[in-house]
Order: sequence, then C-alpha cells, then structure tokens
Amino acid sequence: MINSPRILPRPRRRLPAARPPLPRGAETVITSPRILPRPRRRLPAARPPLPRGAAAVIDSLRILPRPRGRLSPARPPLPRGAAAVITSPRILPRPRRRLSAALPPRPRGAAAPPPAAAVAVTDEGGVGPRRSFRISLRPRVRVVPWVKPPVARKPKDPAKSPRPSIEALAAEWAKEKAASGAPEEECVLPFLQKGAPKKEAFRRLPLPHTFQEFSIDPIKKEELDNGTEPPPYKIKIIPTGLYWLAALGLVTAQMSALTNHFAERKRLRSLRALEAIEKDDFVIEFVGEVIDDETCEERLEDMRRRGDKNFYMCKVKKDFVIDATFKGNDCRFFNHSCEPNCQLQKWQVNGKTRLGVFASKAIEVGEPLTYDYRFEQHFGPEIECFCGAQNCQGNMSVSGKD
Ligand SMILES: C[S@@+](CC[C@H](N)C(=O)[O-])C[C@H]1O[C@@H](n2cnc3c(N)ncnc32)[C@H](O)[C@@H]1O
Repeated sequence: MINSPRILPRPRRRLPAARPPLPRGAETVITSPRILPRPRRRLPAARPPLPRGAAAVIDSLRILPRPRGRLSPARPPLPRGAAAVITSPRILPRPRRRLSAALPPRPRGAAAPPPAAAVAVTDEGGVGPRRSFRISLRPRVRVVPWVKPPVARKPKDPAKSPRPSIEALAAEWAKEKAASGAPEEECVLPFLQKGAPKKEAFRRLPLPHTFQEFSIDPIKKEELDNGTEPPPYKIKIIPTGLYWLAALGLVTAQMSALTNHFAERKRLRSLRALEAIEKDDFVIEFVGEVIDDETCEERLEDMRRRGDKNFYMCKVKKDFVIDATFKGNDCRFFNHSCEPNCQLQKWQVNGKTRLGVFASKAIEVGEPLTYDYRFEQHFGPEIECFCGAQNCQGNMSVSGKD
C-alpha cells in the first residue's frame, strides 16, 4: 500500500499562468477534494492580490480573509449523523519559507497521520459541480499529511450489545465458509494473513461479501457518521508521453489532433489503486446524498446550466438517486471504461439498498479503477469516451433509467 502521495513531474504543456508562480520552496496544502472547472481561457483577473502572508479560504466563489486564529474555525461542525460534506478546498498560505511552520506541530508521541485509503485520486484537471477558479498545481506542490481532527464520539448506548470486532467477524466468516465446503486456504482472510497490511481490514472487506461484512467498514462509517471531513484526496499529476513527442517536434496536424484528444483525456481525474486488489474483492461503497427524482432533475438542470461536465449521480431505483456531487467519498472519482476492472453492484443490507464497487479482475497497484457506466444508472449527457480500451464504444450513454 502506498501511504504517501507521489507527485509526479508536471506535464510539459504549460498550464495557463492565471496565477502567479509560487515562491521557491512554497507548498500548497490540498485538504479536501474539489472538482475544479476546466477554464477554457484565462480566468478574469477579478481576484485581488492577497496581502503578504495572507491565507485564503476558498468557499465557492468567495475569498474570505484569513481568520486570526485557526484556519477555518467559522465552519460549524456538521450535525451528528450527517454525511461528510466535501465542499471546498482550503488553500493554505503561500509562505515565504516552509509551510509546515504554519501548521500546528504534531504532539510528541502522537500517532502518525492515517495512511491513504485503498484508492487515490489523481488530478488531471476536471470540471466541477460548482464554478470556482483554477488551482494551478506546480511541480513543487507538496501534499502535506492530513492530521485527523478529534472525533466527536457518540455516547454508547448501554442497552446495545457492543459491535463485534473485525477479528470476531472474520472468525465467524471463516467458520461459515468452511461449513460451506470451501477449501481450507480459501477460509483465511487476506488481511489476516502474515505480513498483510493491517489497515486493509478497515479499508476493504474480504470475500465473500455477506450482508454483515458489507455493513462493517468502521473508518468509512465513522467518516460519515461523525460529521468530520473525510481525509483529503491525494493528488498526483501523471505526465503524458505525448508531450515528450510534441517536444521532439514530431507533431503533425494529425498528431496535434491526437494530442488534443489525449489532452482531453488528461483532464479526467481518476482513481488509482494504492494496493493490489484481488478479483471479486470489495473496493469501496458508492455513497452520497439520497435524493428523489424531482430533486435529481433540478440538480441536473442546474449542472447543465452551469456547463458542468462531470456528473456524480447514480440512480438506484425510482426516487432513489445517490448523488455524490456535494457529499461522497472516493467512489465519486471512478471513471467509466469500456473494459473496466470493477463493477458496481446493488446490495440489500439490513433492509437498505446500498451500492458497492467490487473488483471484476485482479488489479495492480497504481492501476486506474473503472467500471462501466453503461451498465449502471449514471447520469449526464452522452459524451465522448476517453477510456482508450480496444473495444471502446466511443461514447458513454449515461442517461438515467428506472
Ligand atoms: C463520476 S465522475 C468521474 C470522475 C471525474 N473524472 C472527475 O474528474 O471528477 C463522472 C464524469 O467523469 C467523466 N468521465 C468519466 N469517465 C470518462 C471517460 N471514459 N471518458 C470521458 N469522460 C469520462 C465524465 O465527465 C463523467 O460525467
């Protein structure tokens, strides 16, 4: 499992210089995911220069002055039980020297920040659900480890029996599996095997996916229940070989059309595996706001009017649309592929319908994670498909179905 973000070299093509270059050694902290627009041209220079050393909190289109004390104390905690809201990226100041000085030091002996989830988001540009201005990621940009804020725990209900541990559930699962006649080696859970990364138990659930297993994922559940923000998505910039070819002067008219095509592809934010995933493994749950058809239509209309290109809705059934536009987890970054390595499945868990992504083949570390939207009920206009698969259908028919 890769725990630290790898920032790969910036592609050759220069990004629009809408933003002045960061001073040497400056760092930017990306603390929460935000799908940024793909500005066609330069953004209007309406943004006044920040005063020296000032930090900006970007919340939609408003640039707020930095509060005196902590970075964003103005944001009230979410109500209990509310889903974690992914609303805005917080850009920390561009300090003259080291950014880390601006962050509170980790107390002695404190645990290291939590490792990455089983998946990482790579930013190759993208169009977001809300208009904002572009954040230029420069080669020196570094993702600073996220320190989990203290969790507001719910008081325990003494009447409720304590939740069984993962190990207890695993033992129960192994017993069931053995009873079903499975060979001995299949009755051992991968994450309990010697040398297996401990975190795996909490990030992904093993085979087979009983309802019980599907409904336990303590970390994900906690993120959704306690109203804290989920960990930031790791951003990687993947260079495209085509830019090197372009630099070598091999660009013909056809070639430039191809480059444009790939430049389009490059803008796709994608999700990559941070650990090897076996076939049929549970990868992640598709979560978001559950909205009815009417709200869904309204939101789609808003998005069309704004010219949004990325859609994050998935229709489960009538009046049951999961919208990960404003609230969601890494699952919202799964791209479509005509030759996917995952599959979105509908599950009934304790009487509730839930969506889970499962690996449809063995997946290597670093591989982009995809599923086929055409077999799922995804929304959005019919758009050209950039999946690059040999059997690519050319477009994604992603209109909603009942
Ligand atoms: C659920 S989002 C996936 C994450 C998205 N790439 C992003 O940057 O946020 C779905 C959107 O991604 C884009 N997308 C996903 N797969 C694509 C593909 N194969 N070709 C073109 N666009 C794709 C489409 O704009 C689609 O509406």
